[in-house]
Amino acid sequence: MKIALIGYGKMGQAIEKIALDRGHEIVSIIDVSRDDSFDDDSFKSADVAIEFTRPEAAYSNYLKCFEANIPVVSGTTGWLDQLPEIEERCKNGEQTFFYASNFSLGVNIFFELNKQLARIMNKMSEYNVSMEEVHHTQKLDAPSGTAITLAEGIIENMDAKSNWKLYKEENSSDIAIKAIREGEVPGIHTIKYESPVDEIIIHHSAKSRHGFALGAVLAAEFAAQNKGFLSMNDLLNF
Ligand SMILES: NC(=O)C1=CN([C@@H]2O[C@H](COP(=O)(O)OP(=O)(O)OC[C@H]3O[C@@H](n4cnc5c(N)ncnc54)[C@H](OP(=O)(O)O)[C@@H]3O)[C@@H](O)[C@H]2O)C=CC1
Ligand SMILES: O=C(O)C1=N[C@H](C(=O)O)C[C@H](O)C1
Repeated sequence: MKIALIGYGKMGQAIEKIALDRGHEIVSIIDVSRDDSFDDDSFKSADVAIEFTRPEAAYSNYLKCFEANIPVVSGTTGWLDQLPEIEERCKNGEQTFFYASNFSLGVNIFFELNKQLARIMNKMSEYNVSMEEVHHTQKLDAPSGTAITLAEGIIENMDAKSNWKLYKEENSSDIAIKAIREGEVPGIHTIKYESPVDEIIIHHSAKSRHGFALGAVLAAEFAAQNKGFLSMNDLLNF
């Protein structure tokens, strides 16, 4: 499969290694620090583009892929205000777009566990739910895309919760998400239910970026064969 990489930072480089190991070809690398462009024939020859850049760059990159009719796998977080427009462009399989706030298999299992726990806790009014995410200091967005997906999973399943917010103070009816930036942490997400007598905690910690990058390449293989707006639920059949 011919892959175009858009963004050649920490994730772009991790994805390149795994894609090559799986027998794919990288035909174009578009990044601030490189000369390849969306106008090149090499970019237009790609079967799929994988985009990991920064929140404010992502949407216009997706449109450039759509102009060339190239399916996009998107890992960039922090741009979701524009998601409805992308979904619209994918109606009737006109364009193909695969988005995940987190491509790792472990986190996607954790997403399901989170929803199941929220369903159980729905009737347990003595417990208050809160969340913490920890990432490396270069991360631009807060809270993480993964934390937002986790909060949405709780909101879907708990009648008492309808919003999330970045943690500032205790005693809010919203789900408070504390975002911590330290060192080189690849990504840690923790959900805590606390009552006056105990705590229930579920926790996912990534040991490296390998799981995110492998999931993105698997998603690219899937997006090259399927049409429309795609997600990890389509890939994993959860
Ligand atoms: N969904 C998932 O599983 C995961 C998502 N992410 C998300 O992916 C994104 C990228 O993460 P990461 O690789 O760690 O970030 P990095 O900063 O390491 O890499 C991003 C790269 O994109 C480049 N870039 C910036 N603007 C553009 C543009 N307009 N076109 C092309 N390239 C551009 C940057 O250049 P420069 O440095 O010069 O700006 C940089 O080289 C983040 O939003 C992060 O949250 C990360 C891990 C997993
Ligand atoms: O920026 C990162 O590094 C990560 N971003 C994603 C997010 O915002 O959830 C996924 C992962 O946690 C790493």
